[in-house]
Amino acid sequence: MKQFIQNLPKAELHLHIEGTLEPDLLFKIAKRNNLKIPYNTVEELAKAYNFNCLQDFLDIYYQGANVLIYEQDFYDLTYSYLKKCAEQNVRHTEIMFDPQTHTKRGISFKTVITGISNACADAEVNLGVSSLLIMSYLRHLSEEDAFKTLQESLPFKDKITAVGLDSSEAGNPPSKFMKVFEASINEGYIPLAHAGEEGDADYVWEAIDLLGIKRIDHGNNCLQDENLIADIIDRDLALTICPLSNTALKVVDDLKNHPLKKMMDLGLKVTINSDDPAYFGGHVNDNYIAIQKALNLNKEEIYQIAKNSFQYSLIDDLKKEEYLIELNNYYNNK
Ligand SMILES: Nc1ncnc2[nH]cnc12
Ligand SMILES: [Zn+2]
Repeated sequence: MKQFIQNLPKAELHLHIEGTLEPDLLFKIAKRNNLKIPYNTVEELAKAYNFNCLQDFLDIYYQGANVLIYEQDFYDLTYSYLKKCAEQNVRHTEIMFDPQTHTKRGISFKTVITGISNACADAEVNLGVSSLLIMSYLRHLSEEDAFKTLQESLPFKDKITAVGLDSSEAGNPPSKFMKVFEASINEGYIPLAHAGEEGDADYVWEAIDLLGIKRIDHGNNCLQDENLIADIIDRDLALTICPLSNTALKVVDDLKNHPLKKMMDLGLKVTINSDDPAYFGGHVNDNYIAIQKALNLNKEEIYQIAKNSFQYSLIDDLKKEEYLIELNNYYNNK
């Protein structure tokens, strides 16, 4: 099964680039930028990755991102993640980035997007991994701040496919960002959002009804509401599930109790993703392997999840078709 998952062609649809900053790269970048960090060793830092909830994690995640200053830092971060994709047979990835985490510190939007997008372009040529970018608004900040970010993104519109909504969910409902999502859609960005990770089913309703999202990041708490489940199925919205993130942040107490299989049985379209692999103990294949083991998923179910990852990606239809053919050839000749 491990080998089957390793070689399975797949896409990753829920990944924060700042969440791929491994302790060793963090130390390396901090050193070359002459920055002091409050940990002495890679091991000491890794030990701090012990969370009780989303906010615990976010505090450390934003602190880690502070070492990223120059275009080269964003390039190295992104390229090292894309190398990991190639190793794991992730054929396509949809990368979220949080511009406000950096512009708030005086780093220009241009520095961030240029470093990330150059790495993506090089990886497509050198590693054969395709990618696209999702600009995520930080929901703990104001809508006005998100509007400023939208404005800053416009000169780089050709490099950005979608907008997302992340950071502290509780107390920051999708309704807070209705206007900026409307404006983002008018600029041609596809709307996506984290919803139902810590927030309840109402937040998922709002993300669908008020923001018009085309895919749900996490969405676990949709299970609280039967009508919502029916609506998600009716609209054919996929959920980007992140198993190891869910246990690390105590959204789920044990992988054995993870609702992924129940979701599939209900007819929801799910995908498996790593969210913030440097912080949650594994990349996409580690997530597939852990949840397969915990829920005893069979090859057909794993294949279906990988199929969803291409089907519900934002790539153009021709490329989607090519990836699906590659996946089907693999599955039929396994
Ligand atoms: N799992 C997550 N939820 C909300 N915001 C995030 N930012 C990075 N990872 C996140
Ligand atoms: Zn996330």
